Amino acid sequence: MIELAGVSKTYRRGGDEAPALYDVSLAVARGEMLGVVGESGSGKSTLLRLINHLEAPTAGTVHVDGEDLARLAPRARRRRRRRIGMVFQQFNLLANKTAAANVALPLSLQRRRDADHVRRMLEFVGMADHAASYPAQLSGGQQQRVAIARALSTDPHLLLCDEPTSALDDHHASEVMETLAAVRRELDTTIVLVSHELDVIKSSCDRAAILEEGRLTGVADVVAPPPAQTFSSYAARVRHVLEGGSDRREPGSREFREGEAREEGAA
Ligand SMILES: Nc1ncnc2c1ncn2[C@@H]1O[C@H](COP(=O)(O)OP(=O)(O)OP(=O)(O)O)[C@@H](O)[C@H]1O
Repeated sequence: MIELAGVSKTYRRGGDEAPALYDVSLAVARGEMLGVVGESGSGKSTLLRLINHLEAPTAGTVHVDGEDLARLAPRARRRRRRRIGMVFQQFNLLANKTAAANVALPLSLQRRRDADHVRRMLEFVGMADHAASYPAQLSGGQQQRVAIARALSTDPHLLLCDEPTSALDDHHASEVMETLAAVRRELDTTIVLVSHELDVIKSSCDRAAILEEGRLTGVADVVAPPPAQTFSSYAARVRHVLEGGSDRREPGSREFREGEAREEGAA
């Protein structure tokens, strides 16, 4: 699906050079959800921009579905790029357009109108009831789900997500991750997800590429967390935690939501 071979990227501005990636080789399978983790400045966003060819590699090749976008004519490259959806940290919705109009925007850029499809996409992300709302009337998590519907409107086979949960609190972040997991599961979309938050990667990704100062220093398999323990009483849970057990519940899991609901109910 995606194959990077010996990819390096150096940004050049005037006489200055800023190296961002060195000799990265990585393959992503169709239908996979790959996380990309790394500290600020490690090259994560650059890697995403190389995959949809918003940036050209300085060395090496990037193939998507067997095609090297660098070798395509600009028009063909733009056409291929439309089949790659993008989701950003700050949602990037147009403030003066409703949720439905935002979702319809990529279609209208292709001179297409398909109100049914727009409605289906909003339904898919659980935002059909908010079709007529403006971004300022929605929570951050709701805005991000509209942004996911917008990215899906052109039926992309690949979704690139750049820190999609970083502007959200834990609750909304887990909703967005559940939405992305459903996209992968039900629409069979390959997803590359950049995040510096390991919990986010762990909640849904199959593997994670680790970037450090522009170098790929490892690829980790994500191991599904063990099922959360349930306790017959509050005292049993306290004893478990104080006697060395873990009280972690993974965001996005059923146990996490049930735990939140229990705690809200108890408050
Ligand atoms: N357009 C650009 N021009 C010049 N240098 C750039 C440009 N974009 C990124 N860089 C530099 O390339 C390096 C990698 O940046 P990149 O944005 O890919 O990292 P990142 O891991 O996504 O960081 P962050 O988590 O802070 O977004 C950094 O040193 C950055 O300053």
